[in-house]
Amino acid sequence: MKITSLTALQVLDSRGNPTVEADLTLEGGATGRALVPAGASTGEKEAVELRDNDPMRYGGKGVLHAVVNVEGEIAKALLGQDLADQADLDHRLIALDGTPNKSRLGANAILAVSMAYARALAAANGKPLYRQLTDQTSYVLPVPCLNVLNGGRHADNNVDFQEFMIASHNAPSFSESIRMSVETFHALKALLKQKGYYTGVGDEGGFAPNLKSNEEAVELLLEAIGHAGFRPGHDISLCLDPAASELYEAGEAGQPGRYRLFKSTGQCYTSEQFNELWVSWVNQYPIVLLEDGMGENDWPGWQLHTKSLGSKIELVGDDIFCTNPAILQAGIDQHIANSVLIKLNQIGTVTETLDTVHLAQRNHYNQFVSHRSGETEDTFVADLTVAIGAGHLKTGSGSRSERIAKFNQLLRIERELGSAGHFAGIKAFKNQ
Ligand SMILES: C=C(OP(=O)(O)O)C(=O)O
Ligand SMILES: [Mg+2]
Repeated sequence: MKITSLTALQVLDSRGNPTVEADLTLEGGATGRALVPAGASTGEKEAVELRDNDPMRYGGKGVLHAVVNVEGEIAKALLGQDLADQADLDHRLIALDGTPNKSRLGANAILAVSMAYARALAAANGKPLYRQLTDQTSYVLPVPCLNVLNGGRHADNNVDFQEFMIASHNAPSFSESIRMSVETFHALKALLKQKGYYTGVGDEGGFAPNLKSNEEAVELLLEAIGHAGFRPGHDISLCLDPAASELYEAGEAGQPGRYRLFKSTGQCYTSEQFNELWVSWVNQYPIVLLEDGMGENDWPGWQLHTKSLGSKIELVGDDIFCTNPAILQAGIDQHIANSVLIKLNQIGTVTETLDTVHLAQRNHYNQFVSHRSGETEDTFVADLTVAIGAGHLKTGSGSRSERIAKFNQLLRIERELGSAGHFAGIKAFKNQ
């Protein structure tokens, strides 16, 4: 379908940094708008976000060049062209950019157009976005994984690991799962207050107190689950994203690298020791999913990690795969992880994101859909999760509207689907 107008605007994300919004109109008048999120603990092989690097404006983080690219070169190449479908549009964008990582036009410019086109097609076809992405008779509603305690690069506290999530899987529906989750979030706030801990929140809306240890973060979550009236492991389990790439220091001159708990004790671990830490946590606590337990440049460590835990819980590759089908294929070949994190802006088009999803599905890898730490009010990931039947997504906590927006969209989808929507429950998690 032909695009008749394409505009872009520099808007702000949840950290107050500029990001790209695109507005697109199709012949016939259907419109689509999309906003692109941004990461902080990014994988090295992510598609490149174009930033202006003008220190006098937004500390160098402006996206006016990306905006100009949408309204200039991209619009010129696309306006009035006969576009067969989403894949046709995305392949034209990839070819126009001409680089392997979208560094010329910017993945932020390209993705904004790609997502806006998907929305406009949905509007033109009179379909909800999830149905535009995949037309099915029934859909799976995901278990929401709420990042209720933040550390690492997402918070100015002394917790080394980035994300401590709760997954309310023993629920009859998505809406009941969300209720259980936010009740636990509120119980956690009361518990932190009672212990005299700080209740301010980090980038993803989870609490960000200084704690006595990283283990205490897990113990607080388990206690809060109990206080809210639920059984840890039975009703609500834990998911972790320690974002280990941020803790990994490469070894010099062929020496093995090591992991350092740089925010708390400074303690260092070899790859084997770090894997052992996760094995002991999984034995001790009701953890059903562990993302980026090892660093993106530690493939032997990841192999060991997968051997140790890959038949017990879900091991998700985020930084190591970057939602990139070629890298995921290499990971599958080398028996790394059993699940892939799905972040649209790591790869930069809707079509390539779906390519990664299909590759994972063909190889029995789970897909865990994710927000970014710098988010917007755009709810694309909610529809994407339902469209691909991923069964679980991570976004938000119990605060911050840019995250809650995704849950609210899923509540609308749940109502709209009625009996054609089924809550995923514990089976959403690999090996459960
Ligand atoms: C959501 C994450 O953080 P960021 O967006 O900062 O990469 C993550 O690491 O999974
Ligand atoms: Mg991650």
